[in-house]
Amino acid sequence: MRTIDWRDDHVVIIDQTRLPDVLVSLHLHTVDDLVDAIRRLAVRGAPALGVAGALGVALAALSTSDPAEVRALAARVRAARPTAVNLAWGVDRVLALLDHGAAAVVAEAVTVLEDDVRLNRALGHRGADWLQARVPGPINAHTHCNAGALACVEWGTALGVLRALHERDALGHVYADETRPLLQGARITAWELARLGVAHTLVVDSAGPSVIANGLVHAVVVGADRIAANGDVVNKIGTYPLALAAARAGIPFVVAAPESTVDLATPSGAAIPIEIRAADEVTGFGGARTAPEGTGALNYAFDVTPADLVTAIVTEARVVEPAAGGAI
Ligand SMILES: CSC[C@@H](O)[C@@H](O)C(=O)COP(=O)(O)O
Repeated sequence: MRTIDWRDDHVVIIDQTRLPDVLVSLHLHTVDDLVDAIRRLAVRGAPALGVAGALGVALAALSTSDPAEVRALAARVRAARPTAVNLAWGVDRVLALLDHGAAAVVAEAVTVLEDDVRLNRALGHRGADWLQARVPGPINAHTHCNAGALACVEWGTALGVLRALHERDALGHVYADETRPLLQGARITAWELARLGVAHTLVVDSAGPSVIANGLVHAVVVGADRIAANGDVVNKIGTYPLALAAARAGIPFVVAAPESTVDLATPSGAAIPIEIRAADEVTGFGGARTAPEGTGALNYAFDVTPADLVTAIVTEARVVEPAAGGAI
């Protein structure tokens, strides 16, 4: 089952808010449905958001023949979340076909969807090659958030690298952190690793740097929501401390992402909009309050890892080594 797909005239997604308890799909027939699913993280992860953006324009083009209305609907999809540049990339790529009619728009959106599978497999194998050339196996890795099949259409980026290693019998143990506050690591990455038959252990987010300092892993492998022109990487909050720990321990910090995550129009991480989500995601969980009533919370959803801490950025097309002076 794909994370996100196009069925006849609408979008089908796995509802990630329900994992790991139940695997259910949602059928999204309108742009409103899709925007709501993106905001609630029912569909999430940068590559999946790129596909959601593309399919959102297809939904818009099928809902009206007025190009101005399609553009207004597409703008709503584009603005549903600010940080992962893939969302805007997916919308813009498909919107460029609007003058050619709705059928051309839908065809381009489906191409974006199919490309995602192929590109992520390619980058997964490239990343596995890069790691195997530097680390004698079996390779133990730490990962953060979820950059697996559920963050893409299939396969995954960071987990795609680990999955390629697993296929080659070169993967040892994977440490995944919970990824507060919405637990993408505990709920989704652990679920994916179990289904893949990968040996794994869950740790709290703040244990990640100690896992690294204690020599339990040979590399940190994560995804990205946006990579700036100078090589700064924005990813799920809590990525930066892992990069600091990896640099201190002298192990590679590897970012696996498709080229659509690279944003040459943004000079550095400081210029990337960081989503700030609702305080109640931090002050409670699952509808139950955990902090005292009235407690405020600053809920940054992402952080910036400076380029000089990034050993390698692996895409479907290339490997760039920013910490060694490599330019994007
Ligand atoms: C291949 S997914 C890369 C990133 O999008 C992922 O690591 C991440 O930060 C996802 O954040 P989320 O808030 O769950 O959409």
